[in-house]
Amino acid sequence: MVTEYKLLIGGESRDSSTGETFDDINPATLENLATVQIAGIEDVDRAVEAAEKGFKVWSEVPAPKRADVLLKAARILQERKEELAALMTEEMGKVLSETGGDVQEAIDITNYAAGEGRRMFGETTTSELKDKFCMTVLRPIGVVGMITPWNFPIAIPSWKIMPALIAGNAIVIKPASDTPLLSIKLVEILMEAGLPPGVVNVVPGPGGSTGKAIVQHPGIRAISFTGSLDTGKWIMEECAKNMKRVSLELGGKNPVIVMDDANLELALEGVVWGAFGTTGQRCTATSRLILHEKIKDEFIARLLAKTKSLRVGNGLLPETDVGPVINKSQLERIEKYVRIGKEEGATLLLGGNRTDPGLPGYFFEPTIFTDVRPEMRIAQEEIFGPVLSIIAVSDLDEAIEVANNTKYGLSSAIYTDNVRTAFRAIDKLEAGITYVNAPTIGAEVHLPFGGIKGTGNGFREAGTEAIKEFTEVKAVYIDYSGRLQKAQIDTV
Ligand SMILES: NC(=O)C1=CN([C@@H]2O[C@H](COP(=O)(O)OP(=O)(O)OC[C@H]3O[C@@H](n4cnc5c(N)ncnc54)[C@H](OP(=O)(O)O)[C@@H]3O)[C@@H](O)[C@H]2O)C=CC1
Ligand SMILES: O=C(O)CCC(=O)C(=O)O
Repeated sequence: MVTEYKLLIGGESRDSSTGETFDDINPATLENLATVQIAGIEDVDRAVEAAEKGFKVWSEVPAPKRADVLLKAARILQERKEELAALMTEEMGKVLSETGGDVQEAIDITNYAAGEGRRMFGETTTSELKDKFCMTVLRPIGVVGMITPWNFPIAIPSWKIMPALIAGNAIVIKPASDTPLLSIKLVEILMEAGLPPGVVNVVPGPGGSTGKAIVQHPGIRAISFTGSLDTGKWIMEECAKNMKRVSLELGGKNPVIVMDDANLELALEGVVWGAFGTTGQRCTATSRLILHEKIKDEFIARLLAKTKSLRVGNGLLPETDVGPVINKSQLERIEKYVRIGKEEGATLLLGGNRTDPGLPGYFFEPTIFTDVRPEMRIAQEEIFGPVLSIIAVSDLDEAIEVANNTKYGLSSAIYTDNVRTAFRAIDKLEAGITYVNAPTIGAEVHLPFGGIKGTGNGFREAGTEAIKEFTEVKAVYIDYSGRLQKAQIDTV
C-alpha cells in the first residue's frame, strides 16, 4: 500500500484543494514510493496566510531562543540520519554514503544557523553630529518563498530554511516534484522540535503551476530559488514586476585545471569524484577537464582505467559507486548531449550509453569525451549527468582563458604544486568557489556558496552571507542631544 502525503500548512497535514496527486518514483527500480497531493493556487493562498500568522509569532521570538528549536531539530536529524539517507537513496538514487552526506549537510547548516542566533551582528559607527549614536540592525523580511531542486533533497532546503528561520522569517516551500518526501520530513522534524504552527509550510506540486503561484503571490516578499538557468531567469523577471527580492543559485560548467607539475594521482581521484560522484548531478560537478598537454596522454590513460572500474547500480548496495540519474527526461537530455558531442567532432573515449545493472531504472555509463574545443556545446552547456569533456592546453594563461569561457561561474579547481600558479588561478578564475588541489565539489556550510555570471545574482547561501539573503538592514540614528540637529547643515 503506497502512502499518500498531504500538504503541510499551519502546522497540520492538510488535504489539497485540487484533489490531484503525483507519484514519487524510485529512479533505480521505477517503483512508486509514495503519492503526493498537488497544491493548487488556493492552497498556496492558505499557506501564505498561515505563514503570515506564523511570522507574527516567530519574529517576536528572540533569535537565541529560535536557535533552541534549530538545535533540537539538528539532534533529531542526527538520530534519524540513517533512515533519512536510505529514504533519499530510494527517492533520488545517489549512493548511501552520499545521501548520508546530504543529511549531514542539513545537520551542519542547522547547527551553524543556530549559532548565528547569537551572532546576527549589525554595525555601530560614528555620527557626523554631536551626541548622536548610529547603528544598523537586521530585520526579517517576512514570508519567504522557496523553490528547490532534486539533487540535494534535504541539504538544499536546509541551506535555505535554517538561515531564514534564525533570522525570524516564515516560509512557504515547494520541493522538487522528483524528491518531495525529504522536505516534508524535514519540516515535520522542525515541528517536532517546537517550531510554532505556520512558520514553515510545504506545498508540493509542479513548478509550472504551484511554483508559479508562489513566485507571483503578492504576500510573499522574497524568493529563494535553486535550479536551472532558464527557470531562474523567468523567476527573476516575475519578481522584478513586483519589486520582490530574489536570490538565485543556478547551474555550473565547472572546470578542473591539471597542470604539468601536479600530483597526478591526487588530481585523478579528484576528477573522478567531481565528475561522476552524484552521477554528475551537482551544480558544482566537474564537467570540463583542462589538461596541460605535457601530461595529457598519461593522465587520460589513468583516467580511463579508473573510470572503467566504477560500478553503476542501485545506490542502496554498498558496492555501487554511481547511482541512476533522476528521471527519464534527464536520461534523454544526457543522451542528446552525447549525440551533440559526436556531431561536433569530439572523440567519445568512454561510455555514452544507457546501461542495465539488472534494474529497470535510469542508468547511464560514466562518459568521457576528448578533443573537445572550448566553443563546443558539450563544453558550454550544463549537462547535469556523468559526462566529462577534456580540453588540452599549453600553459596556465590558456587554461584560465578556457576555464573562464562559459556563461556560468560557480566552482573551479586547479591541481598544481607551484604556489605562484595556484595564487594566479585563485586571482583569475571567474567563479564563486576555487579549490586548490581538491575537487570542484564538497562545499562546507560555514563558507559562502554561490557563483557569478549566469550562476547567480550576487547572493550567497551558507556561511554568514546566508543571513544577508534573509534579512533587511535597518539604519538606526539615536539623537540624545535633546535639540534639533541638522545633518549636512550643522556639520559644515
Ligand atoms: N543549480 C542546481 O543545483 C541545479 C541545477 N539544475 C539544472 O536544471 C536542469 C533541469 O533540472 P530541473 O529540475 O528540471 O530544473 P528546474 O529549474 O526546472 O527545477 C527546479 C525547481 O524549480 C521548479 N520550477 C520549474 N519551473 C518553474 C516555474 N516556472 N516557476 C517556479 N518553479 C519552477 C521545479 O519544480 P518541478 O520539480 O515540479 O519541476 C523545481 O522545484 C538540470 O539539468 C540542471 O541543469 C537542476 C537541479 C539543481
Ligand atoms: O558539491 C557541493 O559542494 C554542493 C553541491 C550542491 O549544493 C549542488 O549541486 O546543488
